[in-house]
Amino acid sequence: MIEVKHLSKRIGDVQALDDLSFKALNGQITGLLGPNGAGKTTCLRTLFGLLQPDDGVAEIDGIDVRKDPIAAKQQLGLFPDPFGLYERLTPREYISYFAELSGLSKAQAKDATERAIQMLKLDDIADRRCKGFSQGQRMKTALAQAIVHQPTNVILDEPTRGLDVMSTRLLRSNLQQLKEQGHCVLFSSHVMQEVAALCDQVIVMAKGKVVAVGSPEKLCEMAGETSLEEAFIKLIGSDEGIAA
Ligand SMILES: Nc1ncnc2c1ncn2[C@@H]1O[C@H](COP(=O)(O)OP(=O)(O)OP(=O)(O)O)[C@@H](O)[C@H]1O
Repeated sequence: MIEVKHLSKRIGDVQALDDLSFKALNGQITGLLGPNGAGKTTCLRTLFGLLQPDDGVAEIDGIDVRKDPIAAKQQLGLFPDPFGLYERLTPREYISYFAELSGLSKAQAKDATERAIQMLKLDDIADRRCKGFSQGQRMKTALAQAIVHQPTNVILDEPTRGLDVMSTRLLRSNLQQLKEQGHCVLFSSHVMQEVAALCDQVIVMAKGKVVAVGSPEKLCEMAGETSLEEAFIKLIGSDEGIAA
């Protein structure tokens, strides 16, 4: 489970997070939905311990990220930009490298890597260098790296950005699989269709604050609209920075 409580973060002149609180539960896909500049990336970076909040607490399975970053990160997988893989490594080398970075021994990392390769059906490309990989192959390698240490929680910042339709579909089905296995999946997006298709719970954010929380259906009901896009615009009071 991921929980943020009263998070605030000022960056320069901007109040990027403003008393932000929400929970993302295990066995659910939670979407952080907000227009450009809403604070989604800042929130996810804070959860991963890459940014220190000015105020408030970020917890992974009840562990305060600021107080015990190593223990928190052991229960957290971060989906990296699939376009930034190390080209000279094979997926097996790449995944195993991150498994060891997460604290596993060499032998444990080897087993964990094999398990991730099986889960994401990477066998046929596991020993080829990443250079020249298709988008789908990159995406699967990146996701395998995020889950190799079997974290309860996985966070993804705009995971489908730049992916083609096939890779996007593949990623969606992988996220569904993680949910079915009981993981807590939290991802940021401003793509309405994606959020409507995937999420059990949507946290609508604007200007660093939570504006509304609920299932896509519930948000439509709250706003008195039939489409999530219309509901979202009504809830945040603007249509700036939204993708359909
Ligand atoms: N390093 C930085 N320097 C200056 N301002 C920043 C920095 N990082 C974030 N901000 C500001 O903080 C606010 C929140 O940014 P953030 O990237 O978290 O939004 P976002 O919801 O992820 O947006 P997007 O959908 O466009 O990626 C924005 O106004 C942004 O300009």
